Amino acid sequence: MIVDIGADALTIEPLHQRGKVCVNPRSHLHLLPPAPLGQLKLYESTKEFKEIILLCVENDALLRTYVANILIAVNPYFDIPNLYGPEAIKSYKGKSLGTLPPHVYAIADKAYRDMKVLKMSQSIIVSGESGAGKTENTKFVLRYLTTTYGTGQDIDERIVEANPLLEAFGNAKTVRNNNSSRFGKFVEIHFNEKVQIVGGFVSHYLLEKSRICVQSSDERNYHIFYRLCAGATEDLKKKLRLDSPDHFRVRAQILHLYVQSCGEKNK
Ligand SMILES: Nc1ncnc2c1ncn2[C@@H]1O[C@H](COP(=O)(O)OP(=O)(O)OP(=O)(O)O)[C@@H](O)[C@H]1O
Repeated sequence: MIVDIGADALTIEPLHQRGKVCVNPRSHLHLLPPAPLGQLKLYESTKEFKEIILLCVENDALLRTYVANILIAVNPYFDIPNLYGPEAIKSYKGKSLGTLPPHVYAIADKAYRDMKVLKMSQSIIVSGESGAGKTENTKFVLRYLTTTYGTGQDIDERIVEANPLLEAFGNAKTVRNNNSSRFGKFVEIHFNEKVQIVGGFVSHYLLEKSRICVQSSDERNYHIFYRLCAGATEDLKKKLRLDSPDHFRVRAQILHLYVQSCGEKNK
């Protein structure tokens, strides 16, 4: 699948071709090297990829755009300086959609303002293929809401800091994403009558349990497993019978072969 954004300014290949960027010659990015009309120019190296993305950011080109109230955001795959920092958070506070360049903070702020004005719960749906940036954008929304509309008490930090814990148990390396969420998340943020954050609740769905014993090649078990192998106390390691992760990978593969051979016998 190809993600095509904005006014055809930039086309980014899917994750398995990470690092390749096509720039549409009909786009408004005049600073880019020209290509014959109708042909996409393909940039292969990571360096060129970064340069193009930064160029787009500097020239306010469409890495993010709106379709009505929907934000379409392309994952740049590297940190863009100041894009999500404290200054950006401050600048989007109370601003209507479209006042400032498209941003996930603008969506978060709109949801907050609609909730306040309409006195109704609001939902933000984050959708995309694996590696599109759903998890990161969800965290940006949480960070924005807690920073801008929190009470300044430790509940704000607790909401944000629950994520590393959830990710440890529910995220793993896959061929498409080094930090792939292997479960669905429904995050609720609760506000009081002064429209300040007073709590949160996370429901989880459909954790990929099979990954605990079998992983495809080039994929890994849940992060927590490696963290425990690397950092648990000797006592805990003994209790959980933990060893080097490599040792367990062999066992997982043996189990995988065993399951496969059982399947073949049953044919
Ligand atoms: N806005 C961003 N800026 C910089 N890097 C980003 C951004 N969004 C995502 N990334 C990078 O891309 C990686 C994949 O993003 P993320 O985990 O959010 O994808 P996802 O859509 O949640 O994937 P999955 O469905 O597999 O869980 C992140 O680990 C991060 O390195």
